[in-house]
Amino acid sequence: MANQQRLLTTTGSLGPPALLDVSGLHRAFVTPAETVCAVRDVTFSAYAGEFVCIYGASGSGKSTLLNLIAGLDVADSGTIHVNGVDVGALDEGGRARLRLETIGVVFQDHLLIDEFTAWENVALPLEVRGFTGAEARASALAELERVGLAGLEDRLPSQLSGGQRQRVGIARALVGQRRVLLADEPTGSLDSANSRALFALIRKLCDQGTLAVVCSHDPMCQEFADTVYEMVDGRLRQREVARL
Ligand SMILES: Nc1ncnc2c1ncn2[C@@H]1O[C@H](COP(=O)(O)OP(=O)(O)OP(=O)(O)O)[C@@H](O)[C@H]1O
Repeated sequence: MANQQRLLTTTGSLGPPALLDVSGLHRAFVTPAETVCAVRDVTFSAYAGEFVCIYGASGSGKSTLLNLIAGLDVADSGTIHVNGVDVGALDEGGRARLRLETIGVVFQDHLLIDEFTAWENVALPLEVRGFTGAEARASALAELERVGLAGLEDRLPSQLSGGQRQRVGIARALVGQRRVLLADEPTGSLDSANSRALFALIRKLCDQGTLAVVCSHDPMCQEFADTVYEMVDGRLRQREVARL
């Protein structure tokens, strides 16, 4: 779907605007020993419904790039627009709001709150946004159903498998109709069968309109993606279009 949208746009017809636009992005880390250019002149666009996979060796800059897009870090130069919003023009509070309302982030470690049930974990971002308890619970239950966890809402994280915990993390990242999912090694702690199921879930969410940008060492990710980039020494190269 996403590639068809892009074709329409590039042929001059009216197409939907990019949901994510990254242009000329640079980020260097200066330490007493050296300066590391973690992200160098990265430019790409991505669309609603697109599954973008970024793979690359350890230290190639994948996490740094995701952190910049999420507004968890600030670029030295270049721009990021998410749904038309210039992330670089936002202060820390504005970037936090963007994460609450538009961008959800998941990491290898699901970072759930151990004392909260699955639905309480998922409801948390909505409570922060000021939803009533009943609204937050209803939305959390619906999101858990969407990620295939209906019936497990009242379990604590310790009562769920690794794959199920990661699904709770994805539900928490997307609840409240957030349209962009950023995932950093989401299957890093999962076995092959659970990894496949998780990538299939992300594919399904993209088919429902989510834009997912997934950094992964796992080649399996590329089977599910619309667009595959390789990151080498901070630079992004498009490798192939895996699906049409
Ligand atoms: N806060 C920091 N201070 C100094 N250097 C950093 C910092 N964060 C990242 N780097 C360096 O930037 C480069 C890119 O790191 P990054 O974590 O983005 O890579 P990565 O591709 O995500 O690696 P991995 O797959 O191992 O997670 C590396 O050389 C790393 O050492």
